[in-house]
Amino acid sequence: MSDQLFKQDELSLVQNRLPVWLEESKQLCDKGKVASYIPELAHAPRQALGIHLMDASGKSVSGGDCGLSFTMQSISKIFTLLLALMDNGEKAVFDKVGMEPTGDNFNSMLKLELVQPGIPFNPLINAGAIVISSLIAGGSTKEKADRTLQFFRTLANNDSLSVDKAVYESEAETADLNRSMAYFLKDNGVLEGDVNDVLDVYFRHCSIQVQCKDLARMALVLAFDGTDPITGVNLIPRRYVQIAKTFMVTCGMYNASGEFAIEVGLPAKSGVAGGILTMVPGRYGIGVVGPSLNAKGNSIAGVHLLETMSKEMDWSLF
Ligand SMILES: NC(=O)CC[C@H](N)C(=O)O
Repeated sequence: MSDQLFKQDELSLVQNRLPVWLEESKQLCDKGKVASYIPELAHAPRQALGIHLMDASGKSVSGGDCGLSFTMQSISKIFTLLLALMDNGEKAVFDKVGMEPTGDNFNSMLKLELVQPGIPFNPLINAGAIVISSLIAGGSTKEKADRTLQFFRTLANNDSLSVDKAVYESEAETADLNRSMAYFLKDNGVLEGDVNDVLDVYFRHCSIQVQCKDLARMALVLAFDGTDPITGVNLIPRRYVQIAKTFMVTCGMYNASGEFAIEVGLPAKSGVAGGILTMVPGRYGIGVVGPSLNAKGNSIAGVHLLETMSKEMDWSLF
């Protein structure tokens, strides 16, 4: 059997099994909670669960509430990291953020004062991602935010991606903890520039609205080492994608990354709006949404769905 035929068969198998997997995983929605610390996120449908999976030829399988629009939140941190690496190179970026998991919550600032140097542990916790936002090139806040949005549009191959204004405003109004972290980092000499301008870039990229198919296409580029396999265009240097995927394995699911690596075994990044971006390297890009979250802030049904799929399809990298 040719490799091509094998992959096609696998997608058909996923398509056939998907309704059962979705039904089983959806049972968990009741056990979780929709994020409400950003008030606008509290309106998301708690029972929703959707997925879109795309292969290198653009062939897709999708199901459930895959048509739901939601904001990327922390998933965006992967792509701002990539943009900052492309703008500044590795050395300048890793002078200001570390490479290690924290074991703490995504919005914790505990270790900022406890360890020296006082740089954030990694670019996927809020403190690290805010520093990354300060490293995005551009002559003004608007230019930095526009460049970020344009980069996301190119990766998703979707020019209509935009910032959800209601979520952006809601986050900006209630971000006392993120603001306090940013001021602390500024005082430490880690964050340069105007704190409010940097936070504006950060709130905007967290509030970029997507659907599962957009996450799947963005993930596909990472699954193929920075080249969009559908257009053949190289969008990100391979080395930077390697860095991003490693962070996804070690810190992408916050302080549940170890368990996710054992149970699912794929690089992934989640967000508090309930999205999960993941991939089967060299094969598929995957976007999932399920706004009901577990205690660690990951989509409760989304994680269960990915566990089931990865185990049944034998996708773990390990
Ligand atoms: N975990 C998340 O998705 C957090 C992102 C959110 N915008 C915040 O700063 O709190």
